[in-house]
Amino acid sequence: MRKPPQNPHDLSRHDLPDILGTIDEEVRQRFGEGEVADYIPALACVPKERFGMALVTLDGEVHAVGDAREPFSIQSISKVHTLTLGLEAVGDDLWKRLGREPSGDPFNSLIQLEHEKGIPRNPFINAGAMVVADVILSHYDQPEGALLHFMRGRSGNPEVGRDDEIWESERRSGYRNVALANFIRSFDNIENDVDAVLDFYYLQCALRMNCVDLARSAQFLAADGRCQASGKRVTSEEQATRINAIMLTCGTYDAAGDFAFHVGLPAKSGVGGGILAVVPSVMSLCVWSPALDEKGNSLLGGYALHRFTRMTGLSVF
Ligand SMILES: NC(=O)CC[C@H](N)C(=O)O
Repeated sequence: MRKPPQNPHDLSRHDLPDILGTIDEEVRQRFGEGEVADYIPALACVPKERFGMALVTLDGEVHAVGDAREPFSIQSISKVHTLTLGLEAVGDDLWKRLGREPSGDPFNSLIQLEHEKGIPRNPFINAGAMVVADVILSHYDQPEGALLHFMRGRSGNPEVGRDDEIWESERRSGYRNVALANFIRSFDNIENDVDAVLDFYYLQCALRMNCVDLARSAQFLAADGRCQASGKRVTSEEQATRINAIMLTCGTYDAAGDFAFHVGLPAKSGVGGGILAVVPSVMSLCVWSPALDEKGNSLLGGYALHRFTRMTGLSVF
């Protein structure tokens, strides 16, 4: 008789520590591949040979391997958290100023903005995150405090804060971001002072967190918008579903198709080498390895997530 199909969501089936251990070994054999981001000078100094991976199940069990507790620059991963704050602030009105389509272009591209009249394609490219930052600046009395409070609360780590060196480095070298913000302002899709929007944007990018912090910070996305530990609602079920959808289609920039093909999870990458991912109704996870592929996603982080979904059957497809 044929065995009934196994339910991949039944975590007791998986030996998670063994799976993470195998992935860690495989990844370490490939150290050296990829290049660290050097367009932000302070990021160029991060050693390549690091790999960490952490996952948090819905009941709060944490599994971690390698350098999962070493803090790194979260960069664009923060776009998930600011999108959540922006949606909490203005709800669906956010979509009057922002699209929800993959851009198919690099994360810092200016090209579509001219034809599309300053409406960024999605919240996960730099232009889109700047519009979200503008919404947050208009809505919260203390926007920086609100962001830090959210990150510390969601991760459970009161020490989450700004890496001053990265922040300064990006402020000094962010010519492309200055151009993007001014260009959007010229279409009246930024309301606040451009420098204030950029400072907030650089702050969110310069936050230092580790894989465990980040996996915890996205637990509400795996749990229909609720914080599992406190039972408190972070966002509505509908918004959590939508944020996951945008992560799947836009979270890895012009590699989103390839990422769905190889990994099959909602995910958001950052040029610091982190990738945050969600298995809806099962777990949130984060990988980190600083060397990137040509699209700006962590090369070995992407490989680790690919191996993880293949070994566990936990892709959404
Ligand atoms: N993809 C990223 O992580 C980009 C974020 C980076 N701070 C930038 O603005 O260029």
